Amino acid sequence: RPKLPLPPGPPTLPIIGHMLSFPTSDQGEFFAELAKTYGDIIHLRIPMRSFIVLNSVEAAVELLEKRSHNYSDRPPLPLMELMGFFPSLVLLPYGSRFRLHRRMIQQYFKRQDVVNYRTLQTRATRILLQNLVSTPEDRDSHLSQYASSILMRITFGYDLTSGKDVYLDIVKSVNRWLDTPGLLTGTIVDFFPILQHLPSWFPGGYYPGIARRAKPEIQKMHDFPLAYVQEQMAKGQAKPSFMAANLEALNNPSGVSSNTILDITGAVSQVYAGGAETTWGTLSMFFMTMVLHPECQAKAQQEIDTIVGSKRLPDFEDRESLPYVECLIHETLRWTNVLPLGIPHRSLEDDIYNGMFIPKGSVVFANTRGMSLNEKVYSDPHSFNPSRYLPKPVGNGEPYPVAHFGFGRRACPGRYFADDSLYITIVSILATLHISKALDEVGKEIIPEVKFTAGISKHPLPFKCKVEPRSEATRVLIERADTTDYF
Ligand code: HEM
Repeated sequence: RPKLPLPPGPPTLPIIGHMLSFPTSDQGEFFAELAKTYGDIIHLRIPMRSFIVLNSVEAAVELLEKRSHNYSDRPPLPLMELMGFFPSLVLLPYGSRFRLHRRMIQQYFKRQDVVNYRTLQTRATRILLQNLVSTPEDRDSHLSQYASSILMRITFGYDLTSGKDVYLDIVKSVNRWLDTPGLLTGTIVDFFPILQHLPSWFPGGYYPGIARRAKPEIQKMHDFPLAYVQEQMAKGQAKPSFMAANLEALNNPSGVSSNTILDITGAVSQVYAGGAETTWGTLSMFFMTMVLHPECQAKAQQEIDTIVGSKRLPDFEDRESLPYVECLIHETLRWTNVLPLGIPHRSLEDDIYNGMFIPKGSVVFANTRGMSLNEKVYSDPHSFNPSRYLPKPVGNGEPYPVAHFGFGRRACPGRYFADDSLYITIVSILATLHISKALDEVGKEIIPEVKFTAGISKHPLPFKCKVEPRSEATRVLIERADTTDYF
């Protein structure tokens, strides 16, 4: 090992190192605070493991993108595997199975091909608007149905027609388990895998107990799409989908397919697990920001009214003409990050960065939250201010945030698709609905508390708000919107 210093970090305790320093929630903000003292790259350690936290886009690009051959592995997370998430791209170590899964998923979500899903996204958005008008109090459920329905249709040709659905129930129950804090940043079981064999009542057996209880639900999440597609294929009624295409390739004796059924079911659940929760979590955040910042909502609506008018719903063609709406989407992503620490990478070899030594096997976090709060880049970073991105003198000329979808060879394969989903939903809601503070029993406005879940993805805890058509004309526009299935 060269005699170079490790990146700086807070003082450690003997033997256990920083083990007691890891908070179970708001880790991104915790590391962002440390960055003020120790700089853009921080080192922490627990027995047998080094953690590197990258708090600036420059450091993340340099290591995770430019040196991606060394930083595209994932640390083993035995607890997630114990729960039954296997084989899941997000957890796969860098190697041939990782490449196979990455290729399978990327083929369906390439930048140039995601335009093919726009009719599906537009239809789902219109159904969402109708649901929000008819039962606004079920907002979170409608948002979850929206994000899920598109991905279920693409991955296994399933039509999710209502919020009460057997598969949606399975997935919701899996998501409740995924809200367990610390699953991706590492739990005691990930640091000491031997603990996975402890019974749940034994001290240290809490996490293995959770994994054992979650496993049957996770198994159902994998099995249901396969059973559904096989049944539809047997009847000759299977709709085109990721799973149907991959099963056909598998069954075609003249074709070349290195997939197994296990790979296909794993990839289908992965797209679903990676895409639905993150998308609806971001949309839920959008509602919260609109309740808290009516002035931003009004400004975006004014822009849409000028460009789109009130006789039609906005579409993808309008995007370039709506700079303030664009800024508002970026600010929603920056203001509270749905994956504040991304997903950890792992280094394969020893490395040197700016004269500091990064040991082989280090767990590397791109601290998206820290990058969003970096005062060198964003003025008054805790405030929600879409205009910050507009050129000076109207705005501050600050750069769009870029960290939300990760970096390098592990960057989110669904990012172009997610970006389209967020745009069409947010612009359509702004064009037609008014979001405001709900009133309590004595008619006083309820200001929602800015509080979030602490699991793998971070989304607001349930909060009340008022959602209603902006006018009689937009109510009619929503009611008459074409929801024919053209996909
Ligand atoms: C707002 C929506 C979304 C956000 C913020 C988001 C964010 C992320 C982030 C930060 C990562 C980790 C990147 C890294 O390790 O450097 C990731 C990975 C991943 N995302 Fe997304 N994502 C979103 C939507 C989606 C969608 C719609 C899909 C599916 C189409 C998807 C599928 C995946 C998969 C499969 C991975 C694992 C990639 C790998 O390990 O190689 N995500 N996402």
